[in-house]
Order: sequence, then C-alpha cells, then structure tokens
Amino acid sequence: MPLSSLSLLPFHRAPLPPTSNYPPPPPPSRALLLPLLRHSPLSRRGGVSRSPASRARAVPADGMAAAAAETPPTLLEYMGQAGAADDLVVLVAHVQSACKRIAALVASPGNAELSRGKAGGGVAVAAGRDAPKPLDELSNEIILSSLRRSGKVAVMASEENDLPIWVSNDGPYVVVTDPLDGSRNIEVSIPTGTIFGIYNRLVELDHLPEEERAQLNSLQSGTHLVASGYVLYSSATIFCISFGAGTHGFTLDHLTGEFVLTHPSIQIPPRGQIYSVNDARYFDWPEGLRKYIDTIRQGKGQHPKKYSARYVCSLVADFHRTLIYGGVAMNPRDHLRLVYEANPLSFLAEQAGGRGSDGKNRILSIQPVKLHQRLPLFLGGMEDMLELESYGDVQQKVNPGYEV
Ligand SMILES: O=P(O)(O)OC[C@H]1O[C@](O)(COP(=O)(O)O)[C@@H](O)[C@@H]1O
Repeated sequence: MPLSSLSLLPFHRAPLPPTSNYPPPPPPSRALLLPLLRHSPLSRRGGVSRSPASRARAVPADGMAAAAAETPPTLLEYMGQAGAADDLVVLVAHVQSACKRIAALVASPGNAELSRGKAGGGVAVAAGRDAPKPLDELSNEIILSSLRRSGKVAVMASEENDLPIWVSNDGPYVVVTDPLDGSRNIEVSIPTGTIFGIYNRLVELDHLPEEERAQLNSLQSGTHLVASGYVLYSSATIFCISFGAGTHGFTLDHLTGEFVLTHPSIQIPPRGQIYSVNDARYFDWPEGLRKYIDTIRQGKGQHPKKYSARYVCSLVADFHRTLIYGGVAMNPRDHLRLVYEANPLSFLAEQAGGRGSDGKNRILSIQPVKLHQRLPLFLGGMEDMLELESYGDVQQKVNPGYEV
C-alpha cells in the first residue's frame, strides 16, 4: 500500500496521530544530506550500510530527484508496501506517536526529578528498587491514551497496571506493553525502552464477562503474536518491529520526525562474542551457568574465542546490541515478565533467526498463566543459545531482593 493510499484508511473512526511534534523540515535538507551519508565513514565501514536499503543509498545519484527516490521508507510506508492490514497500520501509527512523546520525555531536563520518585506536585511514590516511578506512570499514560485513541484496541495490558483494561468491544487487537523498561537508569542517562506485543482479539471469548475476557485475551501464548516490537531511547531512537516476516529497525530522523528504515531484515549472527548478564550474581548462580560463563570467558567453548562482557542493565539496550552483534543477553533469575517482555522480544529474536528461552524451553511455547508471571530469560543467536542450553542447569533459583 503506497503512502498516498493511507488517506483511504477509515480515518473517520481512527485518525492517524500527528507523526511528530517536530517543526516541518526545510524541504531540501534530507535530499542534501543523502550525498553526505553516501560518503560517510560509517557507510564505508559497513555499519548500517550492511542493509540493502543502505546499500541503495551508497549508489551515486545524479540529482535530488534520484536521491529522493532512494530515500528509505518510513515505518508506515514500509508497512504499506509490505501489505500490512489497514487496522494494524493505524495501530502502529499510534504506538510510534506515543513513543516519540516518551522519547522526548526521557530526554527532557526534568527526567531525573521524575525518575527519583517525585511527581510534579512533589508527591513521593512507594520506595523500593522496583517501585514504579512517575516516569513509568507518565509513559504508561501516554501509551495507553494513544492506544485508546487508535480505535483499534479491544484490550490493553500494561506492566504498570495490575489488571488489563477492556477498551472496546469491536477493537480487533490486544496490546501488551512495558511502557518504559529500564527507567531506573534515567537519572544517569542510560538507555531505556518501550516493549509491546500485539495479538488478535479472541472473538470466541466475546460472550464472557468483561474481566475474564480481558484476562484471557491478554494471556495468549507468544506463538499467537501478530506483531511485536520495542523502541530504544538511546543516542538514536530506534523502532524495531516484526509482523511475522523478519525483524526490521527504523531510526527516528530528527529532521523529519519520521522513523526511517535503517536495519531491514536483521539477522542475529548465529555466533557472537559477547555475553550479557549481571555477573555480580555469580555466587547465586547454579553450577551449569557458572560453568558456561567460565568456559566462554576463557575461549574454551564451542567457539574458540574469548567472549567479552557487556551489561547495560536495561533490557531493550542489551537486547538491541545482541540482535546486531550476536551473543547472549540473559537474566537468569525470575525477574523479567513473560507477557510484557519475554514474549515480544523472543518473537523478534526468532524472526531474526535467533532464539528466546527460559534456559530450558522456548519462550513462545510457554502458556502464560498469570499476567505478571516472571521467569528467567535468555535471548541470542542460535548457536550461542544452543550451547548455553546444553549446560542444562542455567536458571538461577535463588532470588534475594538485590539492593542495586
Ligand atoms: O537487577 P537485574 O537482575 O540485573 O535486572 C535488570 C533488568 O531489570 C530491568 O530493569 C527490568 O526491571 P523492571 O521490570 O523491574 O523495571 C531490565 O531493564 C534489566 O534488564
């Protein structure tokens, strides 16, 4: 579906949100930038230019018209070209609009104050390492109100709410979300992210009482995901999404306020050289996990290279790096949530040729029984994951309340 036909969507019910809060760009700037990008060291080094879209950008062009024709598609243009359902396009348009607002919020001068647990009126929130912060709550409100306005959502379930919210009897989709993961890092400007999963509404449950319907729709197994994604708020704001046909990354272009395709068809390298885990917890780990990490650190595993450690302690950032560089990102204790975090990210990992597991089982095959169910999570390239799982005993059973 070309961008022009977006205007044919049923906007009388669900208008697309404004694509950005940004001022309109001076018209020629994007085209003028493209020749610069073509000759940048990043494109020569491989960086983003490993992708077909970026390779297209590297082809010399005669003028602005040619440059414009080479411009990579925006997220919505890409969905149109890929034949995504109109309802899904409208829904994703609202998700991206909410995420641009969250990106602005986490980068705002007031973010540290918000993350310390004082709302605008100076109201203190519950203490504790995992207590929700006003920034989480604001992000939650932004994303939930955007989903509501889309007119495409029957149920939404958020990590920040105890119960799912029934929105509309005829919304075609169910959305699960962690609105702002890693918010404890905000005060020191470390990356954060939004995670979401989209399911079809289970019409066969329409006769059930609302509360039950909302629960059961939100507890669908990850194998039924229609789409999932995350938005990384970092040096770049990246929207990574899969509709079940590959995993694709779009970077926010601050000149236009649009997410543009920069990482089409991401493939996790089957072998990486990075492991990502909070290894201060080493002495709480089971024997198998200790042995695995000891082995790959020394280059004595199936891959005869010494692995390096990277751990941001922000799931979206650790997962994004793993998608691009390979290796394994893990949290072996039962801390991360199946519905809001593990399922959406495992879907993206599988669509990129990798694997998501709890150390024993494929995440997507685990039937959620509780909305806020937690479990160990391992995500990574196929060969690294199979090697890790071969150690058997990798789930951390001891889970004391860690202070930091
Ligand atoms: O303390 P650990 O076990 O290293 O866990 C860190 C993980 O917790 C998270 O901060 C998520 O925790 P919350 O869901 O409680 O916000 C992730 O971003 C990060 O990967």
